[in-house]
Amino acid sequence: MSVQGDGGGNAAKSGYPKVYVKVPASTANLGPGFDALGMALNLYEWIEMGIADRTEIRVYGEQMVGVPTDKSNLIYKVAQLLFDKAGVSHPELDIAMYSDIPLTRGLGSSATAIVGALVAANALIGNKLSSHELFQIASALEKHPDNVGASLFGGLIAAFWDGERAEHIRIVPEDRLDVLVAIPRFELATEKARNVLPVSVTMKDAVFNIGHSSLLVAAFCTGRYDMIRHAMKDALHQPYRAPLIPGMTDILEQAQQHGALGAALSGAGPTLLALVDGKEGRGAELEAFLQGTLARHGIEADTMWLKPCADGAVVLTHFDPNVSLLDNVKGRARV
Ligand SMILES: Nc1ncnc2c1ncn2[C@@H]1O[C@H](COP(=O)(O)OP(=O)(O)OP(=O)(O)O)[C@@H](O)[C@H]1O
Ligand SMILES: N[C@@H](CCO)C(=O)O
Repeated sequence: MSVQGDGGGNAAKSGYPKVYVKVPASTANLGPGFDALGMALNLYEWIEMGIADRTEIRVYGEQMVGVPTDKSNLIYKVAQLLFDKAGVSHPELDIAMYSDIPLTRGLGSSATAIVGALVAANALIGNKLSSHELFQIASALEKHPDNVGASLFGGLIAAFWDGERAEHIRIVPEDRLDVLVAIPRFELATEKARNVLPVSVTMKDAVFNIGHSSLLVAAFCTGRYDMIRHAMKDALHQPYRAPLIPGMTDILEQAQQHGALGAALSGAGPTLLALVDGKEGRGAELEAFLQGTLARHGIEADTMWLKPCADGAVVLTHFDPNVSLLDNVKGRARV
């Protein structure tokens, strides 16, 4: 039932179509937008899915090491959930996945997998569910709508999930916005980072975040990127998570002095994210500051320059079903 590597194994039933989906990573909790503001990033996971006689799950790429290749795999389980909701039965699936998104680092890998599985399974059965219905299912699974909304719809998402219903509005950031991420070389599971949060917060902190979050959304809507420096502050999760990420407090306090519009913990961490106006041209200084600060605290990290991704999960029609997903992604598809 499992293969890891370059194999092109395929147990899909002949005559049944395969679908291919490309899903962007995301950063959640953008600044003050805890559980509410997410942004899609141009770092991706690709998923291949087909109906089969027996289940086979293939994972490709170094980011997928350790991901289960049996029916406990998240993508398999989410696909089955979608089939149940749609009233159809396809218990055996042929699935392959390749991802450039590091797991458990705060770049939304679990949301990407959930959204990718929903979009692929839905496409396999003729898109019986609407994207709004997929958003409801994804939000209920992830328990917050910001990562899943960004991966599903793309752009910057302002959203809520009240336990029963999720709603969102998508904003597309301007081209000049660059995103620098520093990805520490250690994992931090969302569950662990959530367990350090308080059960209740003060009215003062709640008001602080409402004001800053409102200003941040307004800044994006109006192109007032100068306001990001005032808006990117949080009192609801970052202070509590700081002890889990040595160097984080210095980065959040000083990134603006090194050319960032603002900085934040990405998702539940440990990745740190800085928003940059590409026109300002101080990227090298900021990158050195992030790396140097983490190194001073004994943290090895990889930096990456990303862009907001305007598109959410998309079904690809140009992949060749006769070659492996890896070859399709790497552009090595044979004719
Ligand atoms: N393609 C995938 N297939 C199966 N499971 C996956 C896949 N991608 C992620 N996962 C699961 O999701 C877990 C990571 O989820 P977690 O919420 O802890 O971190 P994250 O989503 O990367 O970060 P954050 O939610 O803070 O942005 C992995 O350990 C793995 O179990
Ligand atoms: N909003 C979530 C993002 C991680 O999935 C959290 O911070 O716990």
